[in-house]
Amino acid sequence: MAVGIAEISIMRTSLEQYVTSANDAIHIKLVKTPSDIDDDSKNFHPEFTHQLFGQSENIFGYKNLKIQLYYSAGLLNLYLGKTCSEKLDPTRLDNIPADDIAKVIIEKLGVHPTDSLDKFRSELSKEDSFTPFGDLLHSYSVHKNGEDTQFEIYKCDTTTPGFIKYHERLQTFLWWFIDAVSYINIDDDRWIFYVVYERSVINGKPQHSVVGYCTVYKYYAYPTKIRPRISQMLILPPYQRQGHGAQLLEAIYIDHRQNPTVLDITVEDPSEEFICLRDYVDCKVCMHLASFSTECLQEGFTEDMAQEAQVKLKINQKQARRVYEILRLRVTDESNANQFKEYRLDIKKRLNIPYQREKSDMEKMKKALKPEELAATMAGQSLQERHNNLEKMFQELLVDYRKVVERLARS
Ligand SMILES: CC(=O)SCCNC(=O)CCNC(=O)[C@H](O)C(C)(C)COP(=O)(O)OP(=O)(O)OC[C@H]1O[C@@H](n2cnc3c(N)ncnc32)[C@H](O)[C@@H]1OP(=O)(O)O
Repeated sequence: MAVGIAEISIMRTSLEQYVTSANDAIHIKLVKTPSDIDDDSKNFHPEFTHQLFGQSENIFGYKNLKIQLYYSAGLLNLYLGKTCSEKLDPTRLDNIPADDIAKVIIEKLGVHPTDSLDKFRSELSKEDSFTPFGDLLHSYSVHKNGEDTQFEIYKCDTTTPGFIKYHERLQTFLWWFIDAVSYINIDDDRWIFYVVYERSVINGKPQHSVVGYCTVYKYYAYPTKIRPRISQMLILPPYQRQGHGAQLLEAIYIDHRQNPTVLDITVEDPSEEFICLRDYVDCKVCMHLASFSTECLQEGFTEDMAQEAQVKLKINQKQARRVYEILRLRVTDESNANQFKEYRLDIKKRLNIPYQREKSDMEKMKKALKPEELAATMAGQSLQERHNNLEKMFQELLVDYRKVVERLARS
């Protein structure tokens, strides 16, 4: 018997109750002590789940679903639990079953969590036995809620005893916070790892908890140098926006500056937040270089700037140009019409380079194409449109650059 439109609509409405946003349903937590287990204020949610639960980032088949993914904060032992008020009976829907959440998470993350909260709780007693892997590179303190908390950054590589096994658990955080991520090939000995820990004293004993980490790949640069590339950086949500990203990036730069074989440092596919962080960290050091003095900045970008930033700070040429633009904005009086016009023209000249190239390509095409082919190629490229595009790009850059200038003023 055919199903009517009204029945389909009722079916859909009733099925919608079994659809949950995976980002909302998953509660992640770093557990330092048994009391953290019941403290909901310590929970945080993923930003991305599409690589596990599809583009819609939905989980099907449960009502009032809550998934607990608890990591012990140092050893990174894992508990995976689930509660719901109702699970869909598959016979109601052509035998389509509810999603097998544990299977999806375990397979994708490549982990072996316990589903016993008692076991997870009892193993917390071993947390004080955890000591960070590798060499201590840098320590610093952060003042928050009236207290100073200590943090430490350790460096390791694939030969650091025990680290590869630990990294298997550490990397599982990436799925939730970096878009389109994949695991790195750990068999390759050109990887370096920098891990940030919080160092606290619990019941009179020091304990280390993971804050975040970064992977760097030592690419070869012809003929005798290396060009390290920052691959993935993650600061876990409870620690974001407290300056740890800047501390970690600065520590990575300082570590490489001492190495004469390093040409400069690059970044793989940076997110918007990372671009902003890198701009701040790079501007903070470049503003003390002679070639980036206020007088030099007002004269325009020079080869000296690119050279000094690369040789002394391992900042690559493209980034040195960006740093120049930010630092020049910092010393530009925006209320002075002439000064600001000069600044705007300088940036637009750089933004216009691809258009200039296009223009010379167009000249060549004029000779090679028939009039109707040329008209089709040139469609949508009027001078006014180009000016509008340049102005839009300039305004967007200004927004990003001003954020960096403001952070520099605060620091
Ligand atoms: C190459 C790649 O890996 S790209 C992918 C980068 N990783 C991700 O996107 C994953 C998710 N995000 C993260 O891991 C982090 O947010 C990172 C790595 C991008 C940044 O790390 P954070 O520790 O948050 O950086 P940090 O705290 O130094 O600065 C971030 C912001 O916090 C602000 N901030 C820093 N300290 C404080 C403070 N004490 N109070 C208030 N705000 C602060 C900064 O001004 C900055 O603000 P802005 O973005 O408006 O300029």
